[in-house]
Amino acid sequence: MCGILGIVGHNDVAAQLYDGLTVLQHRGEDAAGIATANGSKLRVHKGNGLVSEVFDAKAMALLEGRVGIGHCRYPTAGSEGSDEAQPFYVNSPFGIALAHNGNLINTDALRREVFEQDRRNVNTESDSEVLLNVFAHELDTQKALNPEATFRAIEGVHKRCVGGFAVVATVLGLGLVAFRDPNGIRPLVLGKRQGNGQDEYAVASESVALDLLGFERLRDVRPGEAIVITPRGELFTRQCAEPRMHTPCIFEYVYFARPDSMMDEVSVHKARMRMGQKLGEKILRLRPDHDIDTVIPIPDTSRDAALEISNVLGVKYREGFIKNRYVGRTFIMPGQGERAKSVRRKLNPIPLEFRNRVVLLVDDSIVRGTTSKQIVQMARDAGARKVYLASAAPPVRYPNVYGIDMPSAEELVAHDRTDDEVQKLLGCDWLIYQDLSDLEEAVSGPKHNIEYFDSSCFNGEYVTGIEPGYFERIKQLRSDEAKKTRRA
Ligand SMILES: O=P(O)(O)OC[C@H]1O[C@H](OP(=O)(O)OP(=O)(O)O)[C@H](O)[C@@H]1O
Ligand SMILES: NC(=O)CC[C@H](N)C(=O)O
Ligand SMILES: [Mg+2]
Repeated sequence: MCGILGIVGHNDVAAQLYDGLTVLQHRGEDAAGIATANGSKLRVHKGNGLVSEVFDAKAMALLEGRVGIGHCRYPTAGSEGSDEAQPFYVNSPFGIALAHNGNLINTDALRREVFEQDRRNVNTESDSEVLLNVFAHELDTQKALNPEATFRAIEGVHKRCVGGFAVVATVLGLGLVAFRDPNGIRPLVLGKRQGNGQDEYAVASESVALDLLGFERLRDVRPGEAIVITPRGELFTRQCAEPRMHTPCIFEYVYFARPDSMMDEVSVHKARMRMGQKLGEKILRLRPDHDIDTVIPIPDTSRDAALEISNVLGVKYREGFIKNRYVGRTFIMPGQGERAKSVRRKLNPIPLEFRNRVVLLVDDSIVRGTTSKQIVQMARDAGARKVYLASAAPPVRYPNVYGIDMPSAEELVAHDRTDDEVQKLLGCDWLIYQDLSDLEEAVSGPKHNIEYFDSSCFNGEYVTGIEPGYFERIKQLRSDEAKKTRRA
């Protein structure tokens, strides 16, 4: 679930892109990059690591220009190598750099098409490089370089690319370009501010980046909409794909996004609180005479939900696990070995919050079960009398193909298992999951801001349709086993 950011300012934007990427860091910790456009020069600096590791003063000084884009990566296609860090660059037509959050599901066919029909070379296994080459080809077929021609090119991209995608690009001689997939699966938000008497704009995966940089959040980019912003601060927008059902990814609200972001007019923080309320009510319905002494969150993401569960149950909320802030998010790490080791390094119990108590541990989601299995054991070792586990999301049973790296159903602890079987596997005394209808209501909120969701990892329904054999193929390419073999 990468983070993307694009800015058009009245002076150099690299430092602001850097700052913005630091608050999108939770969306991808594997690689980072920035591209800036300055007159006839497009400069790109990228590499593996956190934003703070990839850039030094020398690299920043070279990133001149008032138009720029940034990216932090969590791979869902290709490898974790530095050659697949983003933004990607092509020199023709004009010089384009592009950064992408999401995942294309027709990459193989597109790759062939790009080579055979468009006569373009894609040098990596990245779907994003394929997407860039499709855009470049479509722009090349236009007679002029202006917003109108760019929108026609993006119409062409929508006709060819299938999947989840939010994109920022900079085209030399044009400015900043941004667009979102026709179902609005991946998020993208637009902001504006004044700088030196000029309108300045930014587009970002999450509104928290706009807040930090002093941009006012104008609105979300609409599904299928495209935006062009010239270096002078002129904004052009156009619907470039047939309207389809708007189905934002529900997992953004469960886990990916920061709680201080607004996405598609929904506060992530409030959505998580409502998840907690609903789950608390379900616990009371199923066990009105429960014996829970304490509610304990599994930090970080489950805190909002856990606090509300404790309020609904009328039971104490306690921080029982201390998180080592120098260890990254485990779920977005590329390999299972690394993920498993990191949980213990990351979380350590405070024994007095467990000794002789019946504890309800709360997590936002249980995906591979890596975290919860170890946490349950840690709670027992710390002296808990009974360990219950609540998940603010329903069982994750199906692969995600739109930008979350869950390619193989067999790796999901709840795939093909009953709740009882999962409970046994995780070793807890009671396991309780949120119902999907409750989760969807919790995110949609009292104003019903979102009607439909991409909830595919919970219900196996894929809004774009999936070609036969696709799941088998991504499993072969991207399962933990396949990644291990590739690295060896
Ligand atoms: O069942 P699993 O495969 O372990 O995946 C789910 C866990 O991973 C995530 O935590 P993560 O450590 O990535 O980030 P967080 O600190 O934001 O909670 C998520 O919040 C769950 O705790
Ligand atoms: N998580 C993402 O958005 C990934 C973007 C792209 N598919 C990549 O692997 O680089
Ligand atoms: Mg977590």
